[in-house]
Amino acid sequence: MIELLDPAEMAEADRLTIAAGTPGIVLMEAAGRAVADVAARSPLGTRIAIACGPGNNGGDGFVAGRILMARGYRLQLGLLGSIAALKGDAALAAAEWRGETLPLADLDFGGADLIIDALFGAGLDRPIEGPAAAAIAAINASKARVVAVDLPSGIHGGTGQVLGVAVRADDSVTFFRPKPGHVLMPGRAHAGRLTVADIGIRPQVLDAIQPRTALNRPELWLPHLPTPKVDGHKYDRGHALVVSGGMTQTGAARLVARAALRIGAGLVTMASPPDALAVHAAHLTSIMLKRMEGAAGLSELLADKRLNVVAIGPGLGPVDVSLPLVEAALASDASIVLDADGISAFREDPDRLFAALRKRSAPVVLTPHDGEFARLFPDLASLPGKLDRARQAAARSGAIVLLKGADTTVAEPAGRAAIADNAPPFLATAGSGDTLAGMITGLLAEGMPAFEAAAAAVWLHGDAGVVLGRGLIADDLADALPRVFARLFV
Ligand SMILES: NC(=O)C1=CN([C@@H]2O[C@H](COP(=O)(O)OP(=O)(O)OC[C@H]3O[C@@H](n4cnc5c(N)ncnc54)[C@H](OP(=O)(O)O)[C@@H]3O)[C@@H](O)[C@H]2O)[C@@H](O)CC1
Ligand SMILES: [K+]
Repeated sequence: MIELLDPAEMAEADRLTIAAGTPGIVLMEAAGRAVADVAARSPLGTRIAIACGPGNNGGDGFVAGRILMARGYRLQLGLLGSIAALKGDAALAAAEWRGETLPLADLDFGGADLIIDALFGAGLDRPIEGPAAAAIAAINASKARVVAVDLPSGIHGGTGQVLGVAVRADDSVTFFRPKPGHVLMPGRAHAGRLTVADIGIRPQVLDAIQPRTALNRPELWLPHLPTPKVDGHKYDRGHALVVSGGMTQTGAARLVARAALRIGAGLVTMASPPDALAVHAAHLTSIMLKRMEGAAGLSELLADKRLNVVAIGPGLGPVDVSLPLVEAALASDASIVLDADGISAFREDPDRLFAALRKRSAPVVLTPHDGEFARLFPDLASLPGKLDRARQAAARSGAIVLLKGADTTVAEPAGRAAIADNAPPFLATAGSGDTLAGMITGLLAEGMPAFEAAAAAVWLHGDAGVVLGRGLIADDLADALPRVFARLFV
C-alpha cells in the first residue's frame, strides 16, 4: 500500500525519525542529494538556477546546489530573505554552501536551462505574494526544465490546491511517501513526474502515525477482491437489482447492469417500470428483467432477501418519481449504490437521506460528481481539497462517499480514504459514471467490503479507460473488464 502523508503526518515522520537518532541535517542531506540526482539527468553544461525559500525546503536547495556544483554544473543560487534569518537544518545546509548567494530577484531564470524550485514545501501555509510570487511567475515563464523540491511551490501538500500562484514543474522529488497534494488536482498537474526518494525514514514510523489516506492502487483492495470458488455457484456471487427509469431513459440502467455482471455479480436483475419493459426486453440477454410498479413494487421485489444490493439513480427521473423509489430501496436490508438522480432526489432535504442512512446496517455508497455533491453537502462543497470534502461528507452521512473527477476520492465514515490517479481524460464521457456505479454494485453483490469495493471499482474503471484509450465510449467500458483483469493478474 502507498500511504499519502499530509504535512502534519510528514512532520511527525520527520520528528519520530529524528527522535530515534537520525539528525535532521542527515535527512536534509539525503533529500538534497535525491533532488540533485533527478536534476543531474540533465547533462553537464546545463545552466542551473536554484530558488531557495526561507525554510527547510530552501535548505534542501542549498544541499542540492552544493552537490551539483561539486559535480561540475554551472549554477546560480538565489535566496528569499537573508542567510542570517535561516534557522536549524537550513542554516546548517547554507553554511556548507561555498558559492555566491544572490537575492532571489537577481536570479536569471530566463538564462537557465534547469530551475530547481526550493521555495516552499510542506510549510506553505498562506497564499504566496510579493517577491516569491514574482519569482514563480518568472519560473513558469521560462523555457527551463523545472525540478520541484518536495512540492511545486504554491501547491498545498494536504489539499493539492494552489495558494496564490504555483510552480508548474516537470519533475517533483518528494521524500519517504507521496503527499495528497501530488495526487489531487490541480496539484498533480503542477507536479509533473513524481520521484519518491528514500531519505532514511523507516516505514515503522507509520505504525505510530496510522495514516488514513492511500493512493488507490490494487494493493489497497486486491486482498478483498472476491475470487469465485472452483466448486462455487452463481448464487454464491450475489444478486444485484438495478432500478431503471421510464421508457425514454433506460440506457443508463443497462450500463449499470452490464458492468455489475461483467465485474463479477452472480446474477443481475433489471427492475423496470411497466412502460419500459419492452425496451429492456429488446436489449437484455444475460440480465434478467422484472416488472416494477412504483415504490411499492420495488419494496415487493426487495422482499426477496437474495437480492443483496440495489443500484439506483442513473436515469431514474425527476424527484416525484425518484424520491419514493430511493426511499423504498433505503428501507430494505440490501446494500445500496446511490448515484445521479437518486442523489439529486434529496436536494431539498439532505437530512432526510442522512436520517434514513443512520437507520441502516447494510452499507450505502454515494457516488456524486461535484454538482451532485453540492446538492447534498452545500456547506462542504467549498472546502479546499477533495479529500476533506469526501471525508467530512462520509463522516456526516455515514455512507461511503465516492467523489468523482480526475482524482476520484473514496472516503469512509471512519476516516479512511483513497485517491485515484489512473483515470485517463477519455473517461469523462456520457454514461461513464453509470458504468462505475455498476462496477461497485457487482463487487458489493459478491460480498466485497464497501470501501474496498468502491476503491476497486474506481481503479478498474480507470484501467478500462487506459486499456481502451482514445475513442472509448461508456458502452465499451464494462466489456473491457476481462482485459483489465488479465493485466491485473499477469
Ligand atoms: N523536517 C525535516 O526534517 C525535513 C524536511 N525537509 C524539507 O523541509 C520542507 C519543510 O520545511 P519547513 O517546515 O521549514 O517549511 P517550508 O516549506 O520550507 O516553508 C516554510 C517557510 O516558508 C515561509 N512561508 C510559508 N508560507 C509562505 C508564504 N506564502 N509566503 C512567504 N513565506 C512563507 C515560512 O515562514 P513564516 O511562516 O515563518 O513567515 C517558513 O520560513 C519539506 O518540504 C522538505 O523540503 C527535508 O529536508 C527532509 C527533512
Ligand atoms: K518546492
